[in-house]
Amino acid sequence: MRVDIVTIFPEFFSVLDLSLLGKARQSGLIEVTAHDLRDATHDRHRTVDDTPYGGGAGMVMKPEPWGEAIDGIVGDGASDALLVVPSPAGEPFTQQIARELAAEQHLVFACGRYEGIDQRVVDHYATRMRVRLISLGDYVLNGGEVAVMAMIEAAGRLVPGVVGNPESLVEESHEDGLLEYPSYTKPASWRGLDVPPVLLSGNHGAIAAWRHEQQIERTRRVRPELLGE
Ligand SMILES: COc1cc(COC(=O)c2cn[nH]c2)cc(-c2cccnc2)c1
Repeated sequence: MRVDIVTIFPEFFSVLDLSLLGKARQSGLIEVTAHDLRDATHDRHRTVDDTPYGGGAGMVMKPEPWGEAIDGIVGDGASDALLVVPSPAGEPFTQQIARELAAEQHLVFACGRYEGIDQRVVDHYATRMRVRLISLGDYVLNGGEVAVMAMIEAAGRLVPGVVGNPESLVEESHEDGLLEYPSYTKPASWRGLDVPPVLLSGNHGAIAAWRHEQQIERTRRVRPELLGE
């Protein structure tokens, strides 16, 4: 998988050299490149924003630098890459979308700042490639970088070979549409709190049943809508 990120803060993504994704990058499973949007400007101040037509507070990101930066990544014609724009106006990011992103060969992330990116950037690239506006949650960030980091981690860990033990990807929250069951490890008793006895019983059927019941109970309590309730 190839991942290109366009941002005015490319150094933000140097942290991706660490952690799980660091190994995936070294092994060539995932190739991540951050591009500085200001490299696609040509004025002395390297200007990427301007005042909004129609008035209003804040600034809007100019289309020209985005056009030059994205063309520099996908060329000037049609592309099979997927352009992802983190935005408060996007579809909610879910584990299902993480799985969809993990199946892509080439992802291009556009990190918006200020009040957003001139709409014509999305409109133009929608004629040449698939474009998805994706929201990390119902709140406003100063820029898309934090959202892109989360999306790259959520999708990257699903790319085959990135996580050592694929089994660990199966029993986790949202993988089966439910929240995950509570987990315990040694010691069996800690500050007067004991591990649920069923987990020490060795009865794998009873353990599986208890874990599923815990998933249902926790999902009903915290996220009833996931049960269609
Ligand atoms: C591309 O257009 C954007 C992108 C972002 C950064 O992303 C998020 O905030 C986000 C992504 N998931 N959830 C929130 C922010 C704005 C923005 C800022 C101020 C007022 N209105 C809009 C616009």
